[in-house]
Amino acid sequence: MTTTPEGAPRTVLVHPDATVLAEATAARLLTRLVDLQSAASPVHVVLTGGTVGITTLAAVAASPARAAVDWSGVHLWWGDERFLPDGDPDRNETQARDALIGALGDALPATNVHAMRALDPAAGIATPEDSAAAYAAELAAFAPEGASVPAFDVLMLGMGPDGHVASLFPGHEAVGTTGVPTVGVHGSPKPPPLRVSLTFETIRAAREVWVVAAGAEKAPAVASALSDAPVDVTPATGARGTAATLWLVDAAAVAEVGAA
Ligand SMILES: O=C(O)[C@H](O)[C@@H](O)[C@H](O)[C@H](O)COP(=O)(O)O
Repeated sequence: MTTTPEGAPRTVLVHPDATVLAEATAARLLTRLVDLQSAASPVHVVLTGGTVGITTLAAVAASPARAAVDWSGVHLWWGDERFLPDGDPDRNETQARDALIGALGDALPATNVHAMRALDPAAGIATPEDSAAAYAAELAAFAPEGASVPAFDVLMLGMGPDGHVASLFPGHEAVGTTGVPTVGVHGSPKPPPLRVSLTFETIRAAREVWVVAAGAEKAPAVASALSDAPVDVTPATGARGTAATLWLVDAAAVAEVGAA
């Protein structure tokens, strides 16, 4: 596992606190969508679960500037999902629907929302691997010629205190999974234990990767990733976009950077 993954160098932007971080990330996302839509359509965005990720979506919903975006030209995807039944309140999809997608109403066509399949044995989705395979097919259907996944315009990732991003946890096999766009995850240390995740190959195909992290409990992992700790120790090290890698953080989360 390389300690210096290829991709765009990181830009670290520090915000005063988690509330400002979520508001500023929402503003940044809205502005980016407007800019992207002035040049091309559709635009593909990957959402993240987690506190900052969902608070950011709620801030997008609350912003009058959301009307500047043509949501019919925006496709929403997920970096990972908790493998639970449809509508479970712990699913990242459910939380994103509650925070933003519901508020967008008819402006965002239902066919633009690409959720990872929920646990549904009757429909053939009995394991995280089933859901991962279904998502791989969905990604392929929207991939440019010669690719297996879309080159996401913006891919957002929360980060756990252990340095995980998406559902790629330290020391877990999925961190090193290659050759497939998605992976089923068993034994996640963060509940629930069963999850589905994009692989690093898919994450690193994105044009822009934005890591969002707030709070003192994230400080050791932020310091570790920014000092290029091995990806299997601190997975967030591996989060890079092809055109830009942004670390959108609060002051508490960068408190230990450079301390080692
Ligand atoms: O499904 C999930 O749990 C995630 O997508 C996960 O990767 C999350 O983004 C981080 O754990 C950060 O979450 P917090 O911001 O809540 O710490």
